[in-house]
Amino acid sequence: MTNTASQSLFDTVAFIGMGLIGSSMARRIKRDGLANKITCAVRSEKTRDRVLELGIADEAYCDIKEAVGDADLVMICAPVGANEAIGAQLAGALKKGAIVSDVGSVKQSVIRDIAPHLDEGVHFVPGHPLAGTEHSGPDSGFPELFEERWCILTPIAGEPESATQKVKALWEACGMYVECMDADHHDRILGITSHLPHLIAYTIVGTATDLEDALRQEVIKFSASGFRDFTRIAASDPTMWRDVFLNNREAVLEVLGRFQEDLMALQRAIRWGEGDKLFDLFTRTREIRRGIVDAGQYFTNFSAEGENRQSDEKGKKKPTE
Ligand SMILES: NC(=O)C1=CN([C@@H]2O[C@H](COP(=O)(O)OP(=O)(O)OC[C@H]3O[C@@H](n4cnc5c(N)ncnc54)[C@H](O)[C@@H]3O)[C@@H](O)[C@H]2O)C=CC1
Ligand SMILES: O=C(O)C(=O)Cc1ccc(O)cc1
Repeated sequence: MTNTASQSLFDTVAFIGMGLIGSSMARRIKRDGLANKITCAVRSEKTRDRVLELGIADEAYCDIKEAVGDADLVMICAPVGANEAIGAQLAGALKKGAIVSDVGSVKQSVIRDIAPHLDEGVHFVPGHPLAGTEHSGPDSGFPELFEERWCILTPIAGEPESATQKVKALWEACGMYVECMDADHHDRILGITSHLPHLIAYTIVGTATDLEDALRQEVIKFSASGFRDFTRIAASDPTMWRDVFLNNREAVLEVLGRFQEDLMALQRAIRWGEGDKLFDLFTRTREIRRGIVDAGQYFTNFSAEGENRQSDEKGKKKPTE
C-alpha cells in the first residue's frame, strides 16, 4: 500500500523500547513525515546513542517520564512482560488527551497491565502489527516492515472512537490494513497462528540439538528447507517469546492440548499403517495453503529465510478477511 497521507498525524510520538518494531515504526514515521518529533525511552546508554546516531529519534531518555511528558502518542514497544513496570511509570506523566498504544503480541495482558495506571483523560488503544522477523534491536528495523500486512486493534469499551481512528490512521500510513476485534478473540487467534508455531519451532530445534553428537552434526549439515525454516523461527528473541507464552497462557494451553491430540492421532496412523488417514490430512492441508496463497499475498512477501522481499506484483488483493 502506498502512503498517500505523507503528512503529520501527530505532533510528538514517544516510543518506549526501540527494538525491531519500535525502530521500524520510527523509521517509517521519519521517512514519511508522519510526526513532527520523535522521543524515546531506552534503558541502555549504548542504545540511546545508537538511536540518535541512526537519526530515528530526536531525543532519547533513560527515564520514561521524561520521554513521554510532551507526547501526543506513546507507543509501547517492549516485551509484554515489561508492561506492569512501564504502566507504573506512565501514571501522572502524560498530558491530558494523550493516546497510549502498543504493539504487543498478546492483548488481554497488556490491557490488564497498562490500563489501571493511566490517568483520566488519557486514552488507551491496544494494537498488534502482524509483521516481524526473528531479529531484534534498533539496527534490525526497516520502514517497509509493515507494508501490506494486517494490524489488529483491540479498542477498550468507553474510550473515544476518535482515539482509535487516530491510531488506525497511523498504521494505515505505515502501509497496514487495520481491523478491530476483542482482545480475547485476538489472543485465541494468535495462539494458533503465531504462538503455537513458535512453540513447535523451539521444540523441534531443541529436539534436534539434544540428539547425540554424530547425529546432530549430520542434522546441521543436511538440514533441508523445512528444518531451516524452523531454525529461523527458533532464532526469535527469547525474552519476547518467554513473555508471550507466560502472558497468553490459557489460549496457548488450550490450543496445545488440541494439537497434542491431533499429533497422537497421526502417531497412531503411522504405527498402524493407516495411509488413507495420512493422505487425507495432507490433502486437506495442501488445499488450505493453496487457498491462503490464492486469497492474497499475506504470506508471500516473506521468503523461507524470512527476508522481506518487496513484491513487484501490482494490484494485489487485500488479504482474506
Ligand atoms: N519481533 C516481532 O516479530 C514482533 C514483535 N511484536 C511485539 O513487539 C514488542 C517488541 O518486540 P521487538 O521490537 O521485536 O523486540 P526487541 O527486543 O527488538 O526490542 C524491545 C525493546 O524493548 C526494550 N525493553 C525491554 N524491557 C524494557 C523495559 N522494562 N522498559 C523499557 N524498555 C524495555 C529493549 O531494550 C528493546 O529496546 C513485543 O511486545 C512483541 O511481542 C509484535 C509484532 C512482531
Ligand atoms: O518472523 C516471523 O515469522 C513472525 O512470525 C514475526 C512475528 C512475531 C510475533 C508477532 O506477534 C507477529 C509477527
